[in-house]
Amino acid sequence: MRIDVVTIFPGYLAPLRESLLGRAADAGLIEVALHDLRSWTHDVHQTVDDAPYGGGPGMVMRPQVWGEALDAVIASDSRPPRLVVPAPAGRSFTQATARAYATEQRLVFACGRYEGIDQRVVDHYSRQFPVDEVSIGDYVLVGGEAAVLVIVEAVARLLPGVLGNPRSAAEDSFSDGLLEGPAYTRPEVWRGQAVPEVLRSGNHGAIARWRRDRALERTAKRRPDLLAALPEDRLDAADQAF
Ligand SMILES: N#Cc1ccccc1Cn1ccc2ccc(-c3cc(N)[nH]n3)cc21
Repeated sequence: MRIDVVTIFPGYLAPLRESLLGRAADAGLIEVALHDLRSWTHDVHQTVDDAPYGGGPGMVMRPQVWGEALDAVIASDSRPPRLVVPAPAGRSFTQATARAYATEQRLVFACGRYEGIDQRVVDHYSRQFPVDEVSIGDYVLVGGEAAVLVIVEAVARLLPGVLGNPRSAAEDSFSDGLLEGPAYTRPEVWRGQAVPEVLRSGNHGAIARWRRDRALERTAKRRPDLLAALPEDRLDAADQAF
């Protein structure tokens, strides 16, 4: 997978070269290219923003510089892109979105700042490529860079060969529609708290049932919306208690 990120703060995306993603890049599983939006300005001040039409607070990012940047970046690789624009007003980025993005040959991220990017940029590219405006949560960030770090990590970990243990991605939270339950490791007792006995029983059926119950319990308590959204056939008779 090829990932391009256009931003006025390329340094903010340096973590993409670290750890899991760094190893994935070294292994050729992911190719990451960072592009400084200001490279496509033509004035001495490298201006990327202007006052909003209709008035209001803050500044809006100018369409001209984004158009030149995205034309150049998209043309720099033959793989057809999905353009992803983080925005507080975007559709929610979920595990399902991550799974869908993991099947893409190429993702191009446009990181806005200020009050966002002139809407005509999204409208223009939506006529040529799939374009998603995505939110990573119901809170407002200062720009799109942090959202890109979140999205790229959630997507990259689903790519074959990136995670040491592929079962992790298959079994983690949200994969079966539920939050995952509590996890434990040694020591058996820590500050007077013992590991639940069933987990040390070796009875795999009982362990699976216990884990399912804890996941259902946690989901019912913390995210009843997820439980309500589960298709009927995903809950068996033993699950009906939740
Ligand atoms: N746009 C906008 C905007 C609108 C109002 C106030 C502040 C901003 C700042 N901003 C500029 C770019 C940008 C990108 C993504 C987010 C973002 C995503 C999530 N999930 N929260 N915030 C915010 C972003």
